Amino acid sequence: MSTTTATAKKQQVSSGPVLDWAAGHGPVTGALSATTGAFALATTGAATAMPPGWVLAAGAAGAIGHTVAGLRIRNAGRTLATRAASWLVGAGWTTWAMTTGPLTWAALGSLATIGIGIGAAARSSALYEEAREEEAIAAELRQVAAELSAERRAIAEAWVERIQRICSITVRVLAVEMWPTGTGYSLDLEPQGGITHDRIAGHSVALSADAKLPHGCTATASPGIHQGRTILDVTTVNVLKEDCPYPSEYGPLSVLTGLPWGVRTNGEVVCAYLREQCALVVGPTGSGKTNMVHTILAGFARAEDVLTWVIDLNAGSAGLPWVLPALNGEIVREDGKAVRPGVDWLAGTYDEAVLMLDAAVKVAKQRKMAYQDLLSKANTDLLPISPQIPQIELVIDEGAEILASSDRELRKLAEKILEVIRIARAMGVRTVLTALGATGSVLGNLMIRREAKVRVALTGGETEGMDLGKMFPGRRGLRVEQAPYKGAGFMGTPESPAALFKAWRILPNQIREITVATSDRHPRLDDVSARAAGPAYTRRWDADRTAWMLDLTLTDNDPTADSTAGAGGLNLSALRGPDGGQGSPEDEMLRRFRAEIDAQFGTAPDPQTADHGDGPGPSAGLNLSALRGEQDSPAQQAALAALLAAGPAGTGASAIARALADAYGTTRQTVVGWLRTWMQDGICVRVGEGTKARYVHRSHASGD
Ligand SMILES: Nc1ncnc2c1ncn2[C@@H]1O[C@H](COP(=O)(O)OP(=O)(O)OP(=O)(O)O)[C@@H](O)[C@H]1O
Repeated sequence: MSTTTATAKKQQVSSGPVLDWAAGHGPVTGALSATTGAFALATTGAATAMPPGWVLAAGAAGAIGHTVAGLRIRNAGRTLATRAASWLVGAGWTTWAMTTGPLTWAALGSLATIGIGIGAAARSSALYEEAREEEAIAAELRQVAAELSAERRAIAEAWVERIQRICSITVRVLAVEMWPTGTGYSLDLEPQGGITHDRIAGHSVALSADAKLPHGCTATASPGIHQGRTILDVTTVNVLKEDCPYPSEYGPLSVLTGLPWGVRTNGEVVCAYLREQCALVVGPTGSGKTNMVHTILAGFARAEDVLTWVIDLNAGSAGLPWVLPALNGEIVREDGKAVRPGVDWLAGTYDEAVLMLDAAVKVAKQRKMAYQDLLSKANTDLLPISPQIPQIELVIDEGAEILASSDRELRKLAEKILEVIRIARAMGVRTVLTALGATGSVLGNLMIRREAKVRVALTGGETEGMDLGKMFPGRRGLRVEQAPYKGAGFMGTPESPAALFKAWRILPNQIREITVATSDRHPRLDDVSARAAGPAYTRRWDADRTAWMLDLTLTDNDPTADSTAGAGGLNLSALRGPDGGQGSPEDEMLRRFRAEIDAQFGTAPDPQTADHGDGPGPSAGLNLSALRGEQDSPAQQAALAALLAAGPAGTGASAIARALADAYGTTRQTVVGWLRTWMQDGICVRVGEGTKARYVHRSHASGD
C-alpha cells in the first residue's frame, strides 16, 4: 500500500506541474503560450525544411477562428483586433524565423519583444472587457431606476395636482414609497402654509373617488414625522375582501412587545399593546366578532406573561373552545402529558363572573401592597409584568352591553368591571370588552373612553349603531362602506392611528393546535395574587363550578344522542355514572380507552379535587389532571406534606416556614395565608389559641 502511494507521488513529481489546458489564457500565459509555440514551430520547421507559406496560412486561420468566436460572445472590436493581430504577428515571426534561422540573437530578441507586446495588449483588452461589462450592468440598473422614478414622479405629480384641486392645498412630495406587497403606496407630503394632516384627511373620500380607486381602497392621511408633514397611504388593491388565515406559527409572545390582531391593507401586521390599555371590540352579529375574540385569545394564550380570564354570560361560548378540548382530554401533547386549557378561568354564569371580578379587584389591591418593594427597587410605578408576575387579561364578551344595562344585577357586575378598569392599570389587570354596536351608551362611559384606547370596529357592512366618529375621535374620512366584508373593519391604537384592517381568520383546529402548543407556556398566578384571589381562584376548575360546561356541550357525533334524540342533542354521556350505566357498546369502548390513557399517562382526575366537589365528581368527564399542581405550587405541596407529617399533634406556621425556607424561600406570612385558605376549605383545622395555636391536617383531626 505504501509502495503504491510512493509510486503515485513519484509519477506526479516527474510529470511536472499539472496544466489545465481547458482553462482560458490570461495575459501572461497567453503571451507565453504564443511565443513558445511560435519558437517550437520555427525551430522544427527550419530543421525539417517546412514550406513557410504553411505557417502564414495557419496564422491567418487562427486569426479568423478567434475573431468569429469573439464575435459570438460579443467581445469588443479592440479585443478582436488584439487577438487577430497576435495570431498574425506570431505567424509572421515564425515564417521569417524559419527562413532566416530561429536561433539567432535577432530572432530570439524580436520573439521576446513580441511576447511582451502580446501580453500587454491582452491585459489591456481584458481590462477593457471587464469595464465594458460593468458599464452594461450599471446602464441596465439605471434604466430600471429611471423607469421606477418615472412612475414615482408621475404618481407624485398626479397627487400634487389632485390635492391642489380638491383640497385647495399646495403640497410638496418628499418621497413616494411603493409597498412591497404591491397593494399600494405611501406619499410623504409637506403641505405648504402650516396646514396639518387632518385637513387632507377630511377630503379622503373625495380624493379616493377622484383617483378612481377600486371599492374598498382608500387614500388615508395621517401625521408624518413632524406636525408639518403628512403621510398619505393609498391602497390600490382591495385586500380586505380576501380571507387572511391566522399564521400557523404559534411562537411565544409578550404583552410588553405587542400582540398581533390582524393586518393592515398594506399587509403590515397590526399589534395591540395592552400593558396599560384596555381594548374595546365592536361588531354587530355576523361581522366576525366571535372570530376576532378567538384571535385575541390566541394572542393571550401564546403570551408567556398573560393569564386570560374570560366572562361570557352568553353560555361561555367565547371561552369554551379554549377549555373543553383540554378538559375533555380530547387533545394531548406530543409527550403524552395532559393539556392545560388555553384560558386560565372561564365564567359562563353570573355568580362565577362575580367571583372572578371580585378576585381581580383583590389581586390588584394586594399587588399594590405586596409589591411596594419591587416597585421601588425597579424605580417604577408600573408593576413589572413577567412570566413570574403575569398580567391578567379579563376578556368580557358583550361587556359593553353589561356596562350599559339597566338590569339591577348586571349593574352590580358593571360596577365591578369599572372598578377593575379604574384601579388595576398599574398592577397589570386589564380588560378587553366587546360590544355589539358603537353606540353612545357604550362610548358615553368616561372610563371606557379614557382607558380603552385600543379599539376595533368590525363593520361587516353594518351601518346601524356604527358611529366611527365616536369610536375613533379625531380620525376623519373613515366610512363603514369601505369595509363591507366579514372580519374587516377599522383598528386604532395609541401607536397606530385608526385605519382599515382585516382580522385574521382562525379556525377551530387552530384553536386546538394553539391550546396544545402553548400548554406549558402559560404562567402561574404569582403567590401574592393567588393568595389574594383565594379559593374562588384555586377552586375555579372544581367539578361543581364547571358542571355547566358539560351541560352545554353539544356533539353531533355522540352515538347515543344520535340514536335517542337525534343529531345535535345534549351530550350527557359525561354525566353518566362511572360504570357507564346503560351506555352503548361504543360508550363502553370509549370509557375503556379513556381509562387506558389515564393509567398510562396519569391523566386521571385529581383525587384532591374529588374530595371537595359537591357536584358530579371527577367521573363527570372533565380531565383536571393538567391543572393538578396549579392549585398547589411545589412550595404549597411541601407545606401540605409537612402538615400531614406533623400528625395529630399538628404544627405551626413558623415551623412550616422554617422547613421550607431553604428549598423555596417561603416566608411565614405566605404559610399563614395558605393555612387560612386550607382552613376555609376544610383541609386543616386549628386547635388551641394564641401562641399555642396548632394546625392539624383534617385526616388526623377526624381520626382517620
Ligand atoms: N376574519 C375573518 N375573515 C374571513 N371571514 C370571517 C372572518 N371572521 C368571520 N368570518 C366569517 O363570518 C362568519 C361569522 O363570524 P362570527 O361568528 O365570528 O361572527 P359574529 O359577529 O360573532 O356573529 P354572531 O354574533 O352571529 O356569532 C364566520 O362563520 C366566517 O365565515
